[in-house]
Amino acid sequence: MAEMIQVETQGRVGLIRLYRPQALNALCDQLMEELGSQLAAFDADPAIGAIVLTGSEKAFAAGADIKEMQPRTYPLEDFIGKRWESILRIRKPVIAAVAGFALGGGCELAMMCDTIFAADTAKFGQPEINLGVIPGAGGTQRLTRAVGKAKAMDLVLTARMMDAAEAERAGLVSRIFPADQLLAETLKVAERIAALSPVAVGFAKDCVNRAFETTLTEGVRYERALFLSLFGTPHQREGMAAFVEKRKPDFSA
Ligand SMILES: CCCCCCC/C=C/C(=O)SCCNC(=O)CCNC(=O)[C@H](O)C(C)(C)COP(=O)(O)OP(=O)(O)OC[C@H]1O[C@@H](n2cnc3c(N)ncnc32)[C@H](O)[C@@H]1OP(=O)(O)O
Repeated sequence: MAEMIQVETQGRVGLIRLYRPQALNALCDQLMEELGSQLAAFDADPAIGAIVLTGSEKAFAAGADIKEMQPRTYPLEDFIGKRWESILRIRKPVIAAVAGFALGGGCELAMMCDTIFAADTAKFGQPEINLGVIPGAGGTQRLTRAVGKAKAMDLVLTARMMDAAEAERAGLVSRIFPADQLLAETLKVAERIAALSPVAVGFAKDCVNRAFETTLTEGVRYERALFLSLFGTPHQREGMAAFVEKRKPDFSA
């Protein structure tokens, strides 16, 4: 039974709430283990089409657990690794719904999701430099790709926080909602995605992610191959027939 996450489903959407209120959802080993297991369970469940990851009003997550890391010494074999990367293996879309602090590993976790929706209260930052370390779960790489070198350097070197409006302007955040509407609005979007063709949704996610890993020529070639292969699926036939027949498509079969 998970203790540090809360899990619900709403229709075809799986909702995971980080739940460690006394530590602002600091990402300790147990929490990351529970999160990884639940993400894998939703990914394997055909009744789920999209996943929402959220925290509390005050914090999405205030980073990796500093108290747990403090006594560790190099080379940290059991620490670096699999637990933090489990979210990257999820094939279904994962939307981060961020309110309050998303700092350090919390910001990195949000950036590992497929898109970030933010409450107007959200604050993003990579303050690890204040602790005598640097981001260690992709922060220097994903933040730089999202907001560009100048702002990433500014955030990583000064440890300053960026509010939701700045994060949206910079391209880190896709949509901003008033805090009391964040979860409901995010769930609505997730439900819309979850009603689409799971094959097409999975391919779309895979192709967008490919843009970060390959050249333009290779990425376009990959997209073309997946696009063409969708013409071998019933969902392409259903989607296009529904358009021509002026009805809603049904991708449930
Ligand atoms: C292969 C990958 C390997 C993984 C690499 C991961 C690398 C990631 C590194 C990090 O994330 S380092 C941590 C970065 N985050 C921070 O530095 C933020 C730390 N927190 C704060 O600065 C403040 O808590 C706050 C967010 C500005 C909020 O301040 P506020 O005054 O409102 O609350 P507090 O009283 O400080 O906090 C309440 C409670 O929560 C505990 N806590 C907060 N953050 C953490 C944390 N990151 N780790 C552990 N505990 C945390 C804090 O200690 C308080 O608890 P008590 O001490 O009162 O029991």
